[in-house]
Amino acid sequence: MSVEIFYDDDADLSVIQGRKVAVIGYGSQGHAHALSLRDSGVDVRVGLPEGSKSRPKAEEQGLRVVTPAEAAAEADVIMILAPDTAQRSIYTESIEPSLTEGKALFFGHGLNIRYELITPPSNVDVAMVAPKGPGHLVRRQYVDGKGVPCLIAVEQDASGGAQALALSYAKAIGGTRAGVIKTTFKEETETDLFGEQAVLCGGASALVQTGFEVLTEAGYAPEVAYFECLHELKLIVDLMYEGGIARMRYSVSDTAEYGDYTRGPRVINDQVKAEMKRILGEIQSGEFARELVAEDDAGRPNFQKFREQGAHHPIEETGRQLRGMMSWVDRPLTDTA
Ligand SMILES: NC(=O)C1=CN([C@@H]2O[C@H](COP(=O)(O)OP(=O)(O)OC[C@H]3O[C@@H](n4cnc5c(N)ncnc54)[C@H](OP(=O)(O)O)[C@@H]3O)[C@@H](O)[C@H]2O)C=CC1
Ligand SMILES: CC[C@](O)(C(C)=O)C(=O)O
Ligand SMILES: [Mg+2]
Ligand SMILES: [Mg+2]
Repeated sequence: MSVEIFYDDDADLSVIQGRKVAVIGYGSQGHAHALSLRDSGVDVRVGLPEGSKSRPKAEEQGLRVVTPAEAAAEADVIMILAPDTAQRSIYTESIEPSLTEGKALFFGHGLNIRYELITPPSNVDVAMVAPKGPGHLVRRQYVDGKGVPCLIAVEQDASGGAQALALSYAKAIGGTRAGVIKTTFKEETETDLFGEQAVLCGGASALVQTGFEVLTEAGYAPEVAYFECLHELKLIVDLMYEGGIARMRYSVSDTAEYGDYTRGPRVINDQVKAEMKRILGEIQSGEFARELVAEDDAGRPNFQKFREQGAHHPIEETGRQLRGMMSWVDRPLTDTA
């Protein structure tokens, strides 16, 4: 199966420059999209509730901020970049009333459409521009003249121009500099959730914390364990990012490479693969989405507890002290670049 990949020459920036865009939310993705759209010559306004903590930040950064309902009424492309769990009520209260024929509703992730938490009218375009990276790096890469790859998808093409519009939007935030792949809401949602749960966030965090625990419980210095299991991981992943696993294996010692082949599969073994398949099954069946929505509706009691536990893991204190000695590492996630 081959995919369609689009680059800068395949996208026409003037399409999005000819529209009025509302970015709802000014967090990780919202600030990156709004600032880069503006810097790409797009007429953009940010939609935030009156008491939102993000309002001063967006205004200081030179953006016009109105309420989500005002932004949605003014604009003809509405990109929802508030937390996934908040999107249903934002849609019902602030977007749906002014979502008239000819407008476009955009998403940065497909969860609310895939699990039918939002059902837009059939006379509007519904599309997605989903960066494959954290929002602060989406902005940093754009400012540096680079880009984070994006996925685009079209759920409804009422205008006949939804794909060109999504590609144009992706170009305005730097996505087509790196490559934009055409997919579906279903594929983006299921692979994104799987990736963040099993590999990128859940899998990687658990691997790092468990490696740190094994070394420190065996009496090794936490500082040594931190460098070994967390700090160096970035340097190893940088090599994978640049040239695949093969380049990493070329650069490490033969000793490390032999240990990789013989010990890696004992850590990530058939049991882990079976668990990954169960996790994918929960995503495909909608079980995970139902759990997420119920957790949010209940006021996030477990989420808060997990956050606390994670923040108090001994690796965090060790890391804080060590990073304090490396000024070039502790680079704040600013909201401008
Ligand atoms: N984080 C990421 O890097 C990625 C996220 N995505 C997707 O992008 C979307 C946004 O995610 P993310 O950037 O993490 O979101 P954030 O959690 O960073 O969004 C927080 C922002 O949303 C605002 N907000 C909260 N509630 C409302 C509301 N009712 N109305 C308007 N604004 C509101 C917050 O305002 P306040 O400051 O007042 O709380 C804040 O500005 C999601 O669909 C996510 O899956 C996709 C790829 C990567
Ligand atoms: C990996 C997490 C992510 O999917 C992302 C940054 O792409 C997210 O939802 O934040
Ligand atoms: Mg993602
Ligand atoms: Mg995600």
